[in-house]
Amino acid sequence: MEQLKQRILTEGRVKSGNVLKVDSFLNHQMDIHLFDEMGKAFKERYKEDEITKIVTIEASGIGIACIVARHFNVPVVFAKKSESRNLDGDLYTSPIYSFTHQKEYMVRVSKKFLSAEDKVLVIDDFLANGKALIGLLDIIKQSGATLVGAGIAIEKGFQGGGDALREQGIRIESLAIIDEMGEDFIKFRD
Ligand SMILES: O=P(O)(O)OC[C@H]1O[C@H](OP(=O)(O)OP(=O)(O)O)[C@H](O)[C@@H]1O
Ligand SMILES: O=c1[nH]c(=O)c2nc[nH]c2[nH]1
Repeated sequence: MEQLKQRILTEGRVKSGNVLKVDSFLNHQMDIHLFDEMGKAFKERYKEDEITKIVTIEASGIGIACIVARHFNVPVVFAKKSESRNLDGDLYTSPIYSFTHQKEYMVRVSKKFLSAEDKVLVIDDFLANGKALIGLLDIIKQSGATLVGAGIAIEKGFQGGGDALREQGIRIESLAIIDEMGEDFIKFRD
């Protein structure tokens, strides 16, 4: 998606540890007009698939998922990273190692909100090593729902998580795939 790539080039900053900082428009301050364009792009790619639910993971996936969901007119369910008195009943759980927090979370989704009747699209802001996506796929599998695929804003292709999952037959649509990046350059996959 050209508009997203331009924003990455003009506002993105490459930090140590393979971190791309895009907090001015993606995951701290959020550009809702850009998110709306992403929603259109994902809808175009998944328009034949009769999605019934969008699944994401807190925190950074939630904003994008909500605006994307407007284009599919379906609810968003997000996997929670912490225990809460507000989270009751039976849960699907899966361990996920967080890329930026550098720790493992047992993430949870209430069984009330995901079932075998659902056709699920996973939405997230980043795909790097694939840990978040693998954990969400595990939860979707536990629920018996059908996984249609994933929609990712920025995939850091050089970390390999996306391609490993594609090799397993998972459909992943990423709007910008970075194959290489350094302090003063970012190279996108064609
Ligand atoms: O493919 P991976 O290596 O799993 O990386 C991708 C994940 O990393 C980020 O979450 P993170 O937990 O780092 O931060 P957040 O709390 O801001 O969502 C991002 O939002 C994705 O969920
Ligand atoms: O802001 C972010 N930058 C990144 O490079 C990244 N990788 C996973 N999750 C990420 N979030």
